[in-house]
Amino acid sequence: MTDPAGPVVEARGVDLTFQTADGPVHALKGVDLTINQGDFVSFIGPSGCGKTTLLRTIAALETPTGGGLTVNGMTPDEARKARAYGYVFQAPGLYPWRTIAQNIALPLEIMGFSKADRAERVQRVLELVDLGGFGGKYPWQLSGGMQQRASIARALSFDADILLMDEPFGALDEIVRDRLNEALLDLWARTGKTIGFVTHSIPEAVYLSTKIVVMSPRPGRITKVIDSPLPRVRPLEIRDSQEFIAIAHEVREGLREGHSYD
Ligand SMILES: Nc1ncnc2c1ncn2[C@@H]1O[C@H](COP(=O)(O)OP(=O)(O)OP(=O)(O)O)[C@@H](O)[C@H]1O
Repeated sequence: MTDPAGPVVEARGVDLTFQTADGPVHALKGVDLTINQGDFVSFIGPSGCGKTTLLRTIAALETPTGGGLTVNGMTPDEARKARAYGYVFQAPGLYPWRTIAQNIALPLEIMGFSKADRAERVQRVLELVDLGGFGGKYPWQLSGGMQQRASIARALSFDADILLMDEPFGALDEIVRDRLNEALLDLWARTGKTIGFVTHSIPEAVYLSTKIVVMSPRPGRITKVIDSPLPRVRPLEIRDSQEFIAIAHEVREGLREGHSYD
């Protein structure tokens, strides 16, 4: 078990260079980062600054070419084998010929959970994302927001401590996104997961996070880490508060300092 407030992810001087036909691409340079148990960490920055690469590196889907990275005190690959991560992609990626329940059960089947255990887990995570009555539906019978909730349920089904989410709500309209942001905070409060979340949206990053990691491209690096003073329980209206606006301003300044949106 991890120490309740101890570090879950520790990155020290992480470098990652992709070798491509057009030469090397320095996707991450000198990344230092600590993510503690129960943190909600957002990664924000312009296209190509390495947000996805950093998330994939934590999840052992990419291997750093330099520096050190541990997850729960293990290598990312060991942590993956210990089922430390659930990963949510931008697209829900549900198989259309499987029901929602069967989609959620798929990783559990691959991991060898018994049929009874799978059924219990599927029902529990469906309720956690407020889709209790929808297990028998097919993905195409659900709205985009519901499909994305189903993909979050799939990532939660095997009780990973860490939920890594790569722009999960990027393709949804703002009203649905607001609702899912609220639901995600609620889920985070109820489960105590540690969450890493990639976004392009300043308000989304500020609303959700305890820690906002601002990144800059060429080479991809962290330019600023902002620890949010906002309380953990956040109604949507908090976005109109002076405190919220001040943090959003700080993020925007961080992006500007990295020459991101100029
Ligand atoms: N498998 C790969 N092979 C070669 N280059 C890659 C690979 N994956 C990413 N890159 C390059 O690494 C850099 C960082 O990419 P990454 O996708 O991490 O950025 P990002 O900040 O997530 O961008 P976006 O916001 O557009 O998703 C980019 O220049 C990208 O082209």
